[in-house]
Amino acid sequence: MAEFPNVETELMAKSVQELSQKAESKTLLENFMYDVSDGESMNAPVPLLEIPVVDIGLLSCPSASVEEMQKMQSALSSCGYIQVINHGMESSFLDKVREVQKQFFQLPEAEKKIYSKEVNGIQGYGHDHRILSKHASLNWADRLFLIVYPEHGRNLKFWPKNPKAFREVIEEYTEKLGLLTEVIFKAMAKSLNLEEDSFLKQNGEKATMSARFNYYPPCPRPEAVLGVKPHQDASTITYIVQDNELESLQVLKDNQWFKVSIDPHAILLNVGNQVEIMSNGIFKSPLHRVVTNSERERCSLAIFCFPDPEKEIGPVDKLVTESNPRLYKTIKDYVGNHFQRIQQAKTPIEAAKI
Ligand SMILES: O=C(O)CCC(=O)C(=O)O
Ligand SMILES: [Fe+2]
Repeated sequence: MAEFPNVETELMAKSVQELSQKAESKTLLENFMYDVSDGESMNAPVPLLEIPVVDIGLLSCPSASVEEMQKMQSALSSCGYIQVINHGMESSFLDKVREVQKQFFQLPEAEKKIYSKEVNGIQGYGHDHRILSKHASLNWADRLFLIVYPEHGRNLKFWPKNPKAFREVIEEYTEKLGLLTEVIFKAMAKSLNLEEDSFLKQNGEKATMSARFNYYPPCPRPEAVLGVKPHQDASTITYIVQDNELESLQVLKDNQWFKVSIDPHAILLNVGNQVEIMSNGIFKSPLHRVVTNSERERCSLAIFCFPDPEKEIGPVDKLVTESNPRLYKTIKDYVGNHFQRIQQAKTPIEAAKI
């Protein structure tokens, strides 16, 4: 009897990393091929977008730098990305974050599978299955998904014990990001001439953070397969620690794909759907994707910030004016209803529009 009765079972049982070692299997690979009608090649060269570097130290003092504030405002209103520096973490610490992630994905498959997601669970190790459409192509990525904040939301059974430093490093990283988030939310509000707690109030006391550790194995068909298909994040904001060398993350701006520039000392930040809603569309939540590479693997760590699921979010009153009418409805638990929304509209944020 064959080990796997059909392709679907094999896809479910194996990691993308394991599948990448069976690259000759055309039927397996077909499940990852991205359907493009215009024949676009996924790994065609695209121009580089230099993401504006924002010094958070200049935003957090009472006499915040107007220039820095404007720089942040204008970047978040156009490409939706900033590179955050002076974030209170040493570069050597960010290297540790990269290192524990890499070490986890280098473990033998059997050890990683100890942390496998459970059926219908969201936390744990695994890759995408076909939840939405039988025909949708799959992302070329293995992932470890963990709720990292608040502490009582953590389920430690999914937290790797190997490498030993994993938990300590990720806990410290999360704690530092919590402090940074407060500063950033205040600065975002001030940059729009709002009371500094305008966004924080909506975020609520019970805001949460989730971590998605992405691992992209080398891919035999980079022209046809994406690491992550084009999407916007459902978060308020997302922090990314990405690979130091591979410029695989791309953003759509003015209808054209650009490579997102890398700054190894910075933390990359992008606007998610929920800050776009709170800002009544002033801050843009960018459409982004990740391309694959035939020779090299890549890791990235995305931390998604979410508001208290019990709290309603919507455009801040002061941003709704005669010349800027209200664009979005008031909504609750945007993430909980995310998948439902994907099915309702072209993109989840479309369904939140008035
Ligand atoms: O790999 C990256 O750089 C970005 C990943 C991403 O967009 C995501 O996990 O939502
Ligand atoms: Fe994303």
